[in-house]
Amino acid sequence: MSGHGTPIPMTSSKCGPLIGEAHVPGDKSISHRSLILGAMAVGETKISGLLEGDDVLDTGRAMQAFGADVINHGGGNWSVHGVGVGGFMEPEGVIDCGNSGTGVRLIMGAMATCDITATFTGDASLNGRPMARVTDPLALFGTQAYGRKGGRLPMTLVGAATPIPVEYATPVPSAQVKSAVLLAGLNAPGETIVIEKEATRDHSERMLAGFGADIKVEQTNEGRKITLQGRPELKPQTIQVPRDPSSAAFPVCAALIVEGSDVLVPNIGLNPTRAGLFETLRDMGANLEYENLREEGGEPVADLRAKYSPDMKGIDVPPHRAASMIDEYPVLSVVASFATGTTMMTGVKELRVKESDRIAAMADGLRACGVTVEDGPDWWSVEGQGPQGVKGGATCASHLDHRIAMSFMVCGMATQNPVSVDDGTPITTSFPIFEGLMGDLGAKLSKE
Ligand SMILES: O=C(O)C1=C[C@@H](OP(=O)(O)O)[C@@H](O)[C@H](O)C1
Ligand SMILES: C=C(OP(=O)(O)O)C(=O)O
Repeated sequence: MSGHGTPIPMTSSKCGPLIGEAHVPGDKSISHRSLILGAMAVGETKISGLLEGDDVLDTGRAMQAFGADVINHGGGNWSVHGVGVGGFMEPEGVIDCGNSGTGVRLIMGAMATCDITATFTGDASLNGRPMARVTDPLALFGTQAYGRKGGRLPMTLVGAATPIPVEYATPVPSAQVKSAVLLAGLNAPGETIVIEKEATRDHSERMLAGFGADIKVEQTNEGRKITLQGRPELKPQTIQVPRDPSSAAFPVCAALIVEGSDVLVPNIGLNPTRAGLFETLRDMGANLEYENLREEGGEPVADLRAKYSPDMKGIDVPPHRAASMIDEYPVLSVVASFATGTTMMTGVKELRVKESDRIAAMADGLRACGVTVEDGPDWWSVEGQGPQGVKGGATCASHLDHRIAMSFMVCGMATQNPVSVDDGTPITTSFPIFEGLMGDLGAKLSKE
């Protein structure tokens, strides 16, 4: 539940080489889905390696409020006794999803076809984000939503008592929207179909199949077509959550810009719907190797080795890659600042509706650090200053956004003068061990 407390400024100063291994926490997307699907299965799902960040903990509390039994056994081991598809109870209180778009949108989907009513809220960031992208398709099942102007939280959803299955083409590239519709489709009798023009992260499809749902994915002329049969009995699973490539991005990018660095980030999933940043960095000339490339649970996994890369060049990042690296643009813009030449990022308007307007937040902060940044509604560009050329010396606003706070902390590791953020507390939403992990590699981070 970030954003409810007192802001704590944080500063990052130029450091010596970053050296060592960085064991990043569990994947946030898979952690949310493990708890939600576990709550919709019949019996006990066992989860190890769960990300214990605020976003996921809020989802765990929400599943408890809907009637599942969510138990923390310590050491990242959790279990969920599910209530079955359609078995959610009506919560007594308001569901507070804190800072988490994934949490609130997936949970709305999961309860939308149950004959119950629930009210959702979040922190100031989440309460400013658009929810109509989810409540519009949920209305097709028969769900009613009553929120603030512009489809904002707090919002009450009245679940459909007699849900009808839906066919829906997602108008925005969003795994959250796709997943909300699929989760709602679980309790609608018949076939629910989602078509997405551009492929987004496919964890819901893979995990629904793992839990025993009848789900089919095909490539058609209109895009990726996902067909789900409603009313399955989901079977509880034993899940080992892989490490989060979006968190791995921070030690990887830090190593690329800090002189003399050599960092190993073991066991990172390279699912093609998530790995766009690493491909982009390699296209820029980063010294980034995939070591011990293997397959685990049907997905490519590697140990990432990142070394200081003073010869990186700015590139045009292909827009078709955007969905596979959507959360990584803020830290990419930091790396781009230390490259030579211009990095152009297009097809990225979704960045404007994340925890913050991420283009505006990064552009303001990088400009204050002496970097030339230009932007438009759906694009932005960063003028590289060369490996030692970024001045820094600014305090940047993190806007209740963990990725913005961590990106500026990475930036300060290589700038001529320290970089601060006005509030480092949002970092705990996705990467609660960030400060200690980066400190162990040699970063100089301090809180005021
Ligand atoms: O489905 C998910 O787990 C997520 C989807 C993405 O959001 P959108 O679906 O809004 O693109 C991403 O930004 C978020 O961090 C996690
Ligand atoms: C966009 C993000 O998360 P969410 O939408 O779940 O708040 C993120 O983690 O970068």
